[in-house]
Amino acid sequence: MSVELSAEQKAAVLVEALPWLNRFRGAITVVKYGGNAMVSGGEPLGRAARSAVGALRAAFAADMVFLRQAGLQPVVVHGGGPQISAMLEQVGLTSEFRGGLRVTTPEAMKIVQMVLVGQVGQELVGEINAHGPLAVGLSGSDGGLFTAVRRPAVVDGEPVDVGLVGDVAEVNPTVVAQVLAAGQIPVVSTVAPDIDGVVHNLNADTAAAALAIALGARKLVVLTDVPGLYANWPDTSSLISELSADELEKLLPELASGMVPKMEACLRAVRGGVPAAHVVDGRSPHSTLLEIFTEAGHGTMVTP
Ligand SMILES: Nc1ncnc2c1ncn2[C@@H]1O[C@H](COP(=O)(O)OP(=O)(O)O)[C@@H](O)[C@H]1O
Ligand SMILES: CC(=O)N[C@@H](CCC(=O)OP(=O)(O)O)C(=O)O
Repeated sequence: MSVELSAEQKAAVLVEALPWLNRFRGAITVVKYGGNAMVSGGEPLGRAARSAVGALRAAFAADMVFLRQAGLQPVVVHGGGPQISAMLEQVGLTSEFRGGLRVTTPEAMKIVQMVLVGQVGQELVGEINAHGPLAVGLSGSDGGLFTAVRRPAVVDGEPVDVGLVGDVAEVNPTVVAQVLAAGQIPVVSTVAPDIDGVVHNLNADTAAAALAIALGARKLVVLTDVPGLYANWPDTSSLISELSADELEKLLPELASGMVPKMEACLRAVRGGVPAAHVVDGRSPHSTLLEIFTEAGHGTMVTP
C-alpha cells in the first residue's frame, strides 16, 4: 500500500535528513548486502516475484548512489549464500552449514567463486551503474585486498573443520581507498587467497567487519532478512533495538545459524573501532537510507 504524502510532509522528510547529511559527510559506510536480503535464492521465480526482487535490488542500488551523491563514501560488501546453494544444487552438490559457515570442498569453492564474483557481484555492479559509471567490482584477490587464513567453525564450543573457509588474516584496503578517492562505489565479493594463493570462501559478514575496521568506517550496516537481532529467536516480540559489545558477547553462545557470524562480525567491528554496527531488514526497500538519514532507529544497533 502506498501513501501519498503532502508537499509539507515531503519537505519535512528532506529537512529531517539535514543534520544526518552534515554529520555523515565524507563518512565511510560499509554496507553488507546479504544474499537473503536480496530475496532471490537463484531459483526460478514467477513474474511477480521476479519484479519484486528486481525492485528491491534497484532500491538498494539507488540508496548506494544516493549516499555517494550526498557526500558519504559507501562501500558494498555482498553475500550470496542462497544463490550459492541454488547453484550447488543445480550441479548436483549438497550444501551443508556448520556453526553458520558453509562446508566448502575444492569442488564447491569453484561454484562459490563463480556465483559471488561472476554472478551476484556483477549484477549489483550493473544495478548501480544504471545510474552512471559508479560501481567497481572487486574480489578479495584484487590489489591484495584480503589475505585469508583457514577458519574452523565452532560447534558446541569445539572447532570443526569446514574445508576451504577463510577468516581475514590481513586487509590491504588501498584498492578500495583508490576507488573511493575516484568518487566511485566499491562492490566487494568475499573470496580471497591465503598466503599460498589458495582461494578461500569468506563469510561476507566477517569480511565486511574486517574491511570496516581497516577503512576506519563510521558505520557498518548489515542488511539481512529479519528486522534485527532477537533475544529469544524466533519470538518476534524479543527484538533488541540497541546493545553494547559486552551485552552482545554474553548473548553470542546462545545464537543460532547465520546470526552467529553476523553478530560476531558486529562485535569485532565495534571492538575494532567502528562506532556503530547495525543489523537491519534489507527486505524493506530503502532500509539503508532510513537507517542513516532518519531519527527513528531501525533494526539492532551494536555500540562499543
Ligand atoms: N537470534 C536471532 N535473531 C534473528 N535471526 C536469527 C536469530 N537466530 C537465527 N536467526 C536466523 O538468521 C538468519 C539470518 O542469517 P543469514 O541467513 O546468514 O542471513 P544473510 O544471508 O543476510 O547473511 C535469519 O533469517 C534467521 O532465520
Ligand atoms: C564461509 C561461508 O559461509 N561463506 C558464505 C559466503 C556468502 C555469504 O556470506 O553470503 P550471505 O551473506 O548471503 O550469508 C557462503 O558460502 O554462503
